[in-house]
Amino acid sequence: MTKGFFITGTDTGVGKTFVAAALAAYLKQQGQDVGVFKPMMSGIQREHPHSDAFLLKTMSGDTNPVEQINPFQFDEPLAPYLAAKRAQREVSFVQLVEAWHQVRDSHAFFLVEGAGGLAVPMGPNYLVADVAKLIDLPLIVVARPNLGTINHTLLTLHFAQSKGLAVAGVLFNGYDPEAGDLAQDTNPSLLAEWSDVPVLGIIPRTEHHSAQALAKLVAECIDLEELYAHC
Ligand SMILES: Nc1ncnc2c1ncn2[C@@H]1O[C@H](COP(=O)(O)OP(=O)(O)OP(=O)(O)O)[C@@H](O)[C@H]1O
Ligand SMILES: C[C@H](N)[C@H](N)CCCCCC(=O)O
Ligand SMILES: [Mg+2]
Repeated sequence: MTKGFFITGTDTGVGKTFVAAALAAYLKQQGQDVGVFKPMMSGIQREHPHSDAFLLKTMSGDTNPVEQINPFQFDEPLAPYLAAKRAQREVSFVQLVEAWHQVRDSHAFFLVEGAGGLAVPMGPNYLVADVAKLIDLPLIVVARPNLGTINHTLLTLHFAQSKGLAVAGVLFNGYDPEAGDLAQDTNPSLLAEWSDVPVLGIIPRTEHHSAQALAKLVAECIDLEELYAHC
């Protein structure tokens, strides 16, 4: 039985890779065997040092080939389904299932990253949420910390519930005390009033992205007891 988390977000660019890489770095530092899987990636080459696949592989130490970690890669920075279509390609749900089955027994614990938010088209008839349902790991929802995130987060949680997806919690990522945004400080308690999904933590903006710094961030900012209660 594979354990782990499916890292999704309220949007593209909210920090899913940042959070997944940080969790991977922390778990590796704790001596855990952690696998990573990024089914589809668009807008960057696998080998680029800033690509999701490259960062997840590096921070986790996952020895699987990067082509198995990220089986489907597309060049244009678009929803994966559209990027594939414009490249005269299409990934059927069956192909995606096969790619997951190829790696899922290689580690006892997996961190899986979607693409953008839950309702992003990944194939001709399936969304990120449908892939999350297939992989069947509880979601970590990465959200922006600032004004506007309550709507995005409640919509994401509602959609996850409508798809029957288990949610471990929400992580507010990118807190910036210099932003002068009052909502950053009120959002966690406001979300707690309107959702029973736990707030797992608030991660500050940081310029320190080394494995050691990311692992420290996880230990300091994430309620790991709450998180592990869901896996
Ligand atoms: N807490 C943070 N502090 C500093 N930089 C951050 C933080 N979180 C994310 N970033 C940076 O913000 C950018 C977007 O983050 P990231 O790539 O993790 O988003 P994403 O949700 O994975 O996006 P995509 O949908 O493209 O996969 C990256 O350059 C990342 O390094
Ligand atoms: C290109 C980007 N980095 C992601 N991989 C794909 C994000 C798709 C977002 C689609 C949308 O919500 O409009
Ligand atoms: Mg990413």
